[in-house]
Amino acid sequence: MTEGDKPRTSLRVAVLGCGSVGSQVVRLLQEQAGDLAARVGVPVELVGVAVRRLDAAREVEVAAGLLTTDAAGLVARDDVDLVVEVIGGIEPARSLILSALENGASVVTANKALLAEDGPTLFEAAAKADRDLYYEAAVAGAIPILRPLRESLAGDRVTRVLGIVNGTTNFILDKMDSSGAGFTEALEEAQDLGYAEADPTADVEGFDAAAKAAILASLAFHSRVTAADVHREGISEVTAADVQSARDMGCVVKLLAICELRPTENGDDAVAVRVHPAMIPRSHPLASVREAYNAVFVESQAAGQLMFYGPGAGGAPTASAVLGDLVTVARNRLGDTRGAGESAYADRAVLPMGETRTRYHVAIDVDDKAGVLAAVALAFAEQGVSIQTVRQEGRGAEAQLVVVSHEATDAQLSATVEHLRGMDMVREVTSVMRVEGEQE
Ligand SMILES: NC(=O)c1ccc[n+]([C@@H]2O[C@H](COP(=O)([O-])OP(=O)(O)OC[C@H]3O[C@@H](n4cnc5c(N)ncnc54)[C@H](O)[C@@H]3O)[C@@H](O)[C@H]2O)c1
Ligand SMILES: N[C@@H](CCO)C(=O)O
Ligand code: NA
Repeated sequence: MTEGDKPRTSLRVAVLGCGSVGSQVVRLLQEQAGDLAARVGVPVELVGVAVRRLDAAREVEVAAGLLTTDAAGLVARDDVDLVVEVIGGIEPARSLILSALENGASVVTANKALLAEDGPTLFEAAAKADRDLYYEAAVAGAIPILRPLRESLAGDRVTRVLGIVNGTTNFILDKMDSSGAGFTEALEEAQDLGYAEADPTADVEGFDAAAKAAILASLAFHSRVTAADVHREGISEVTAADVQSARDMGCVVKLLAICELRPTENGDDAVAVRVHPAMIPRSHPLASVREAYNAVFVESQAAGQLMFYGPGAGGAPTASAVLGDLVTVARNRLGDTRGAGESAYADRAVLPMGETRTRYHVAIDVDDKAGVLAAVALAFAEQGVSIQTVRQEGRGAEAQLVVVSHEATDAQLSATVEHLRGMDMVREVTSVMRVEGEQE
């Protein structure tokens, strides 16, 4: 309770960035000041807000004396105890966080891109400074998922994390599923409604989800996993035909972040981390996640299956997660302690995508004549891929075969599809998608 010999009478917060999330953080700090003081034990006082332009329109009223364009100067002040970084991106966010920690402040950030690219540098700086670095808002916005992984499940062995962690792509895929729309039409609707940005690349091509997958895998498996370790495929190639094919199988297409422990030949566990569109059965809990909602499904040895669901984005929901962290780090400062730091002791290797085991759904337009089914089955067999189901639909001289495989390595499955594409009797491979959500 002391700072030097004097009891603390308040904790002082600097907020960096006053955009969608920052403005809601500032609003909550101002509106809930009384409750926050009661929960922390002393008032949590806003002492500065770093912005890019002093005269910009803002969603919250901030006293002019609190605004500054000098973020570096704000984090270097010696009366700042807690820093909230909600600028986003790599620089200057990284330098500002490092400077805040060096200067003795605890840090709360929502910056998934930075954590997934260079988390270890930040965690080491926090450990060296003996300060907290909390980031619940970085994955799945308001949904408490990082704290459950870091604290509630710290005594269990997490084996798998399956997440819908990007609201924009879930909205688009949900539209495609419910209306039969194609990708472009569904994207336009998402943009009109303000879910997707004018440049939707980070969401649609899976970069945002891949950053979140790296953060989830690092915490779940006590290892360092960065965005570069994540196999990433977006949803821009998903067609209305893929979505219909999924419907025909009782499945729905979702962009999944999949983090798994996989046994290796030498008896260790390795980490497999990937983001790609996949078919999941409509009976799976993740299938019912509609519109722009997020959900994370966790499997662990003792707890079994857990599901975390809620709004994964938006200024106020994300600010809720930031404020939750802020209260925790404030209490820690007051108690002269810090929460658990990085846990990377297991140091597991990351499996290359080719060695990851999965299942495939393949729809193939073929000539409807004797021997075709056998030839197609042989293409799978030659790669050592076992077939689970085959469905055939006649269409005059042509037929469509829909094959669902058992689990095989991704390398075996993609070699099979390549072989099918080269066969004379195969007119077109119309849909290839991984199938998830069922244990073999
Ligand atoms: N918006 C969401 O739903 C959401 C959800 C989860 C996490 N996040 C994360 O929260 C962070 C902020 O996102 P956002 O949506 O609020 O972004 P935003 O673009 O609305 O806000 C960022 C603000 O930072 C300001 N800024 C940029 N450089 C600055 C500098 N050098 N000094 C001071 N201010 C500066 C910008 O002017 C802008 O107002 C990002 O890391 C993002 O990934 C956002
Ligand atoms: N663009 C992200 C925001 C939260 O990271 C989404 O669509 O989920
Ligand atoms: Na969260």
